[in-house]
Amino acid sequence: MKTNYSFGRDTLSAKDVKHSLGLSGTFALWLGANVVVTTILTGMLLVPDLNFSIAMSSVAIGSIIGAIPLVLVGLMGQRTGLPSMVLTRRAYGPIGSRAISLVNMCVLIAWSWIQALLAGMSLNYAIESTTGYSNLPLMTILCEVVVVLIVLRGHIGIERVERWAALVMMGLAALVLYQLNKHYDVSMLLDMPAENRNGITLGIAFDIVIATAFSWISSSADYNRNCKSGVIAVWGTWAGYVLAAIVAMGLGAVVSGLSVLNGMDQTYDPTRLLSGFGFGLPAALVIFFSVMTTNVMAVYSATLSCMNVAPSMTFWKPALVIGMVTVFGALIPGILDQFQNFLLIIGALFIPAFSVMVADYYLVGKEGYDEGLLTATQQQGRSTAFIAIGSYLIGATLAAYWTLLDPLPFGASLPVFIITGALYWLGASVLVKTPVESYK
Ligand SMILES: Nc1ccnc(=O)[nH]1
Repeated sequence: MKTNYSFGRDTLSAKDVKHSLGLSGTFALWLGANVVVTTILTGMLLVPDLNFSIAMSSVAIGSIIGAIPLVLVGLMGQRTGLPSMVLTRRAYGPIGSRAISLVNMCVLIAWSWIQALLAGMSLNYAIESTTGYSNLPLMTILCEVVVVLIVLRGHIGIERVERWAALVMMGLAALVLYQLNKHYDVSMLLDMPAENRNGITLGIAFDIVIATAFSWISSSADYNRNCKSGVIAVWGTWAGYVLAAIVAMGLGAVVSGLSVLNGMDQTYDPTRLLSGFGFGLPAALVIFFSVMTTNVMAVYSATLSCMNVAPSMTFWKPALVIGMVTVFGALIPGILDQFQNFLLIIGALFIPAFSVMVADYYLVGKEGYDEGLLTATQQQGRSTAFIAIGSYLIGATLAAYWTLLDPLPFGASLPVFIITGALYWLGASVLVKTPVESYK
């Protein structure tokens, strides 16, 4: 069959990893990832339910802590050269890993739908305000087609785009903040009273801030396996992620707070809000770029997840099929209304899943984390799959209980992460007697 060389030829194998990402590239990638309209929306949910300074403190503290597991899984990718979903094969075995990969693929596609729709709204606004022409479905499809074209070029294409797009976006975000501050008294936000609108308590706020960081874990090794060194993977990711969370959630919190102070409706469309202040165009562009940089990462990771389920696939085929699904799925009506529930559900699903994986590699042992994972039909290293799946189920149940039935004052994310990891570690240390070959 004819191979088209303009397509990326990314594989799951560590042998094909080129270590193309230096510190600035890694930083730009994670900044570009997390400065995105959905993270801005998360910031909007926090104010006015919480006082502005409390909201921003929970963003900073939650992101600094939440990024730690993200960094740890990214470092596993850098050290092994393997993508995130391949790494799950060690603790969960090949079948458990397939199940996780399918869920991950669906979640990434859902992110992409939500974000493509919001990007479409922004592009539509930008075009309508300059030319008068409006066509939301067309703009949504156009945005996602650009995303798919970038993804088809593989991780090298993504890394190239992220660098300049992250720069443009930060410039535009600074402009939007500058304009906001010029036209409104932003310091009034500090004295604004808290008011319950979205049912957000401090615990829930902390939870969704941490869940946002965790939501990236399932992709972190996919990109960080290309980092030049472990130090770059750790610091580039951590700094880029945390700065992005503060900028994006901060932007959302400011916009939401100002809209309340000025008696406007809170809306899910930040462009509409900002256009109420008279500068929707730069805001629309921030949103547009933010989605481009994030959706390429979501669609690329969904492709690698799919390849982990069916490893014989050539990269461009799942990329194209998933791309088409993300182009048209964005047109499903009503998806935005489910956003807050979606955040809580992925928190409950993913936090215990990756807690097990982090405990397995960093506490139980590095044995089995190698290229053999790609071909082994049985679990490599210790046979821990049943303990992994058991701990996961307990963790997910606790997460659901503490999220839906009996919310904890400090949120479910952290306790679930710690309890699940500890259960797995205990189980694997006590119950599994495989002789330990230390990995050095
Ligand atoms: N984990 C993610 C957070 C926000 N957007 C995404 O596409 N993915």
